[in-house]
Amino acid sequence: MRSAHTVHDVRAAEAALMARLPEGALMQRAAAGLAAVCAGVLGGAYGTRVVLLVGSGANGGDALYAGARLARRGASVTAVLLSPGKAYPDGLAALRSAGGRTTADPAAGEELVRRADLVVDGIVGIGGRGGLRGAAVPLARAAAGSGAAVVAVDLPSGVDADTGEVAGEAVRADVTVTFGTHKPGLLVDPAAGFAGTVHLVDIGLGPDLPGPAVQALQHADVAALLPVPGARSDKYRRGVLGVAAGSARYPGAAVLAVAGALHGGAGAVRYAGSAAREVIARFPETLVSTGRPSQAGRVQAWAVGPGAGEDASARVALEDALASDVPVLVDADGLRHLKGLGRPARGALAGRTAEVLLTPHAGEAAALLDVAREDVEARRLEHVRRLADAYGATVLLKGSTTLVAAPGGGPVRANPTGTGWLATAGSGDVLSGLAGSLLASGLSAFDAGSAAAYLHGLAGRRAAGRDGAPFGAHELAGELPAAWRDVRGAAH
Ligand SMILES: NC(=O)C1=CN([C@@H]2O[C@H](COP(=O)(O)OP(=O)(O)OC[C@H]3O[C@@H](n4cnc5c(N)ncnc54)[C@H](OP(=O)(O)O)[C@@H]3O)[C@@H](O)[C@H]2O)[C@@H](O)CC1
Ligand SMILES: Nc1ncnc2c1ncn2[C@@H]1O[C@H](COP(=O)(O)OP(=O)(O)O)[C@@H](O)[C@H]1O
Ligand SMILES: [K+]
Repeated sequence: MRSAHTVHDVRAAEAALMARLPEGALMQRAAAGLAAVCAGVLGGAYGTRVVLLVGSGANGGDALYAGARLARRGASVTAVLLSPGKAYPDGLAALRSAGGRTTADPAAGEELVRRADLVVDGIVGIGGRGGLRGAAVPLARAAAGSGAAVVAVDLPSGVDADTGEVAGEAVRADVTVTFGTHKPGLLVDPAAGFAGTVHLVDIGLGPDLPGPAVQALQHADVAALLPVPGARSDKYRRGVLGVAAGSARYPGAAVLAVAGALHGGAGAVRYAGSAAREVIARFPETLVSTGRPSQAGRVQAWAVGPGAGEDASARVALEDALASDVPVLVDADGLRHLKGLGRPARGALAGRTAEVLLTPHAGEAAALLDVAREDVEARRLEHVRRLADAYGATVLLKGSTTLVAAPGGGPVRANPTGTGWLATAGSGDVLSGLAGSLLASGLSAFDAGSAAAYLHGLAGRRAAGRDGAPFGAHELAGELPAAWRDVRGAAH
């Protein structure tokens, strides 16, 4: 599990740890880790040209000390000082005594950046506010346009550590070396998209850190969540998922949701709705009926809404499923009907004994919250939390970084496995069936949503292939067994 902590929590842990250590020890740990990664990126420091972009705070201090280490190993190191009077004094002295140079001329700095092998971004770290300012902007652009590798110190400068927002210009890093713990912005888009590969350097903060604000599962975590049948299992004990999806207009959504459901851990899938013929033709193992959910027979969870359409039967299916005593996943058209139910229904939602998992994309989340889609996309973390609290439900917010939040606080899960190739029609329907199936097999809404997003992302990467190629959502579903095997295999 990768954990990310807020700036507030990092600073508190740092203060507690610093009180027990000699002055400067933490920065030396950070700089040593940073220099080691830089040397690795360069394939050895000797004879290379390194440019440090140095701001006014400790982030610049880390860059200066790491630069001194690289200079001692034979690199030609120049620091471009963005606030010459404020650059970290001890770090400056260390760089100079190791043979490094400095310049306070931004134009000269840009020229150096263009000819560099490595640019170290120490403009601003967790002390940053808003996008880059002043001379930092052309320097960041020069770095992006040069052939140099860009290594960001702690965070790509210009991104928001806590929210993942990028309000203006930011450094685009190939590698980010972060200290003590991940920061939420390194796991959540749009900021995460600026970070490149993230290396965590342990500086000893661990014991002083509280629970994380954001976490990202890894193979072993997902493997531990996935249901595995045992000697006493039968199809009912494994859990039955009911799928109420599709319509005369969108029968394919029903087929795709069932395709996802058959690969999610439930022992059986019941389908209830008007696309029963299409579903049974494609998946003969499905138990189909054409009535409403309450007439379909006993299930352990419902997945409602993909391609359900706007007419009354879709609304009835939603109301029916919500009136049951089992967990309900609500997606797509189901979300639109949920909004239409108004406040009393939201209260009823919160009053259910079993969990509800909402799976909106940014547009659907925006509609549920009455905000603009762009706001959701710019501040995904804030909005997934707001939505979970407003509806008293667990929310899986789909998109560039899929996030899962439970109501009432606690860490938000950021999915690390997605790919832009997943943005293809019907891919969300597969996810609904998959997450619903995990819900039926007994996982909590939080675990079912995060494990489903993880497997879905892996399957998407597999379907796209190493070099990347488009695929249809049915092919994505076909890769789910291999995604399960990847995850379970890595845990052995
Ligand atoms: N915590 C830990 O455990 C450890 C932390 N360590 C390191 O310390 C770093 C935090 O250092 P920090 O607190 O000195 O702040 P930092 O990020 O350097 O910013 C400083 C100044 O930047 C400026 N500025 C702000 N926004 C800006 C913008 N958009 N564009 C341009 N400039 C902007 C603003 O100054 P202003 O320009 O307003 O005068 C602000 O005061 C942390 O990220 C890590 O690298 C490690 O050494 C060891 C362990
Ligand atoms: N840029 C992206 N990067 C990664 N995953 C994405 C991106 N865009 C969309 N996805 C994923 O693709 C799926 C699309 O689902 P959805 O928007 O419901 O589409 P549909 O209704 O056509 O199935 C979701 O799982 C979402 O997280
Ligand atoms: K930085």
